[in-house]
Amino acid sequence: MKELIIATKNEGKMKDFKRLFDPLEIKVSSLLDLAEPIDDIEETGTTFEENAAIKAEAICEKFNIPVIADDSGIEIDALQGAPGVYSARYAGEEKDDKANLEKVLTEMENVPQAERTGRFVCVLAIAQPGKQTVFKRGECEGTIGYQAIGKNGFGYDPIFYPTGSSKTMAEMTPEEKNHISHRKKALDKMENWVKQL
Ligand SMILES: O=P(O)(O)OP(=O)(O)OP(=O)(O)OC[C@H]1O[C@@H](n2cnc3c(O)ncnc32)[C@H](O)[C@@H]1O
Ligand SMILES: [Mg+2]
Repeated sequence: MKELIIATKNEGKMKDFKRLFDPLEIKVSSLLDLAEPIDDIEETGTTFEENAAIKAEAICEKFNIPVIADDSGIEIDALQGAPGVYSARYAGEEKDDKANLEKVLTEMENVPQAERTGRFVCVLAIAQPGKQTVFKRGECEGTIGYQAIGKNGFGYDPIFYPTGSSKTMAEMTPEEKNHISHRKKALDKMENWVKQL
């Protein structure tokens, strides 16, 4: 079976990726699956593309093999696009999913339903030795709830209603989320690249 490293330490993302790559018959490993510990990579970019490239290129250079990285987050219109690229650390450096979504709920307390629009964004960067890094972007539009509901998924899933859904992403099964998610849409655009691996 073909193998690919995903330059991430996020276990929620990896659960998504393992299921998404399964039908493509590709085994994916995260930085946490590698025998040697990998130092945290500083995400100094101001766009999803920049941060995805930083992560993918750092690991590609280290191992000299093709690497995918995912930089993702939630953009909320009423917050002028925040948390955006700062989604993982919105409530502080310790990357606490619950604290992050509670901060959003507090900031959105008085925002009426019609103005609670936003989207999940996922940018995948594909770094290959000696080649230009390639980017694929997927977005999933939706609205922000007034409270956290559901136990599945990770991150901001409990407060995000994809357009047309009466369930939050955290109430969906992994199959339901993977059918419509930003990550799935970005990965679909990568299919041709994956085939030539
Ligand atoms: O950089 P890596 O190691 O991949 O892991 P990370 O958690 O730091 O990942 P990002 O820098 O890309 O930050 C993305 C954050 O956006 C949120 N996020 C991304 N995709 C999501 C999804 O499918 N569902 C819920 N929240 C998501 C979640 O809070 C993530 O921590
Ligand atoms: Mg990160």
